[in-house]
Amino acid sequence: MSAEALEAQTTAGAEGLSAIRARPRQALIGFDFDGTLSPIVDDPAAARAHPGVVPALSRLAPLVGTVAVITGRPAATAVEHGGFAGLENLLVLGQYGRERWENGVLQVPEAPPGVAEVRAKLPQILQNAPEGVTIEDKGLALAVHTRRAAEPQVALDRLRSIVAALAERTGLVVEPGRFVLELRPPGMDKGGALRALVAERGASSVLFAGDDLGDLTAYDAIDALRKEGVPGVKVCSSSDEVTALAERADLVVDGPPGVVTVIEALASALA
Ligand SMILES: O=P(O)(O)OC[C@H]1O[C@H](O[C@H]2O[C@H](CO)[C@@H](O)[C@H](O)[C@H]2O)[C@H](O)[C@@H](O)[C@@H]1O
Repeated sequence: MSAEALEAQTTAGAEGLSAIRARPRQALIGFDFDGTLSPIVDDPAAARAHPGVVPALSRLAPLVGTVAVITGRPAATAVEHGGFAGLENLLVLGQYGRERWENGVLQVPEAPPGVAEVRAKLPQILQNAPEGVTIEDKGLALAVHTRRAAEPQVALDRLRSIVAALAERTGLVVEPGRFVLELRPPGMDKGGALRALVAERGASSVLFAGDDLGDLTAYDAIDALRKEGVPGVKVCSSSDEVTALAERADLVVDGPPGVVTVIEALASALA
């Protein structure tokens, strides 16, 4: 595997990679799921990890302190769609850090009452939404998807204020993403989840790879950790749909196949 796959485009990113290589057993390597480990598909239920992900993570996980998937999906869904069940030294933080799967044990908190209210009201509220708009019920949250509408962006823009008003009434927040508006409980995000995991594991370096707006808080966390003396690397799984991460990343790769290349290169460098 070529070393170029591990060449950061920023000085801070290069320092992060050096720190991971110097003390891999104290490194935390985190990944988003959809759009990063799993290619984007029209139907969320049909999403599966890129075929190279599990073999690559199987090589990397024994070499580093922690490998974590930090996702907006329910943890159990990510484990199933990712094929992660047999992987050692990999944990999954689902629903932006509210759920945790580790060593086959799943922890899921109770949903706040607003979630049940949204579940009850959303179908009626969306009855005049464009054809192809769908609801994904994730237990602790509900997502409104527009990817399968004839004009996904138009449908998304049309629904923004309706979804925001419902979130306001029910004590939830709106998490926007790639042709999706998610209604979820406030108080936790990927940045908080990443920081908490760094502290829990005593990690001395961190890498996080993401593709979507919900991953920006993890980038914020890496920026803050750097200021506190913990080197970090921000990897962007790029797409035409979201450009905000590429602008802030230390290493930009071409979607999930590019992320697999980074995982393989990291495993080769640390072996
Ligand atoms: O944090 P993530 O792992 O990136 O999860 C974010 C959302 O991903 C999923 O939606 C996205 O992927 C779908 C499958 O490829 C795609 O159809 C959809 O347009 C994308 O927005 C998932 O369905 C959501 O629940 C997650 O919040």
